[in-house]
Amino acid sequence: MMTEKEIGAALRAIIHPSLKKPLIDLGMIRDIAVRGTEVTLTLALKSDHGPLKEKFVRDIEQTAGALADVSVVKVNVITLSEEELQRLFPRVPLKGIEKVRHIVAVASGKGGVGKTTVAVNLALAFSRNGLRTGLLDADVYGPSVPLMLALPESLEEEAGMILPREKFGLRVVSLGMTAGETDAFIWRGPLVSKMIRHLLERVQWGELDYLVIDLPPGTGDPSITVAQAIPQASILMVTTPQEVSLIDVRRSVTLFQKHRLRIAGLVENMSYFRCGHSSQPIEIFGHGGGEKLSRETGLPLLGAIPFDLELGRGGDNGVPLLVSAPDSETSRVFLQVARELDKQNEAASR
Ligand SMILES: Nc1ncnc2c1ncn2[C@@H]1O[C@H](COP(=O)(O)OP(=O)(O)OP(=O)(O)O)[C@@H](O)[C@H]1O
Repeated sequence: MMTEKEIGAALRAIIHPSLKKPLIDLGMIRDIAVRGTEVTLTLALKSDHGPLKEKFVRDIEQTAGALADVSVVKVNVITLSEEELQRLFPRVPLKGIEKVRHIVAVASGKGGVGKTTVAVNLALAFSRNGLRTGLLDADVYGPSVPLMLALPESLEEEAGMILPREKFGLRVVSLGMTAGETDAFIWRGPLVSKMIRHLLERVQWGELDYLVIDLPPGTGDPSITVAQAIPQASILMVTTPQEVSLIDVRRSVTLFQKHRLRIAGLVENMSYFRCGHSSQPIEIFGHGGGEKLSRETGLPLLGAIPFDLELGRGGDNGVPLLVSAPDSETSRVFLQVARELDKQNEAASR
């Protein structure tokens, strides 16, 4: 009968492709046990459904299975703990965002719920609260920040670094300004990730208290890929009160959590409408969706933004509500959400 030590020695042949060391030396193969001709062991990976999983399992089965006296190889796949991940894959800060204190990525379960409107006005709210703020529009499907802030769709460079556009006190870069650089918007997973890292690395963001990122909508690859390119970001989920929107947000929350991304909380957009004839708000899209989701997921509901025609208009005419009417009821919600997020982030970084 083979011993655990002998099996371990044979498995040293399996090398991690990027870390260039045997999996067993990295502690990623562990708990080897031999019972008769059966070998069981644990394989600990970054994620239990990543691209390397199948390859490693196959390599282990083939290597151990080829040994004399071994007829069955059972591999139990688990994910590495937070500490192990940090030790094996330390997160290197990207050069362009070294001096950025906090990153908030705005996400949604589906398109059209007002994610970009929230990202733009939230960035302006941070700025109005006295914080130096940048805005990165990473919505690969339809970067609309240049339109919302009436900015040119091109970038300027100085000494090999991209200069953000300055508008209303914000430093802004949008994928919509990079069309010339990338020829066409064919955004597949790896390209999205590369482009976002490129923008974080090569943009001269300078010293910022906040960088707000407008993520692509939905539960698909792009939103996860973008969020993963910036692991230090906390995510703000935007929903509307209807059940159809909640279903997608639930899916997004699960997905972000699976990828170990921190979700700061939820905001409910188009929550209610004040018609001017009555002091009672009208809940056009139903009642309590955000609260229900907050109870279910344990995520805080950080604000309820009304359906506000001025807010919508600001999206079209290049002057957002936080600039045209900073003291309005809707603007005050954004200012409050920004304060809550800042409180949370400051507490987390202490
Ligand atoms: N609270 C609101 N009141 C009135 N209009 C709003 C509100 N929020 C968003 N809108 C309007 O709804 C439309 C969609 O908003 P926005 O582009 O921000 O959504 P989105 O979720 O970013 O969409 P996508 O992700 O599909 O690009 C815009 O015309 C915007 O002005």
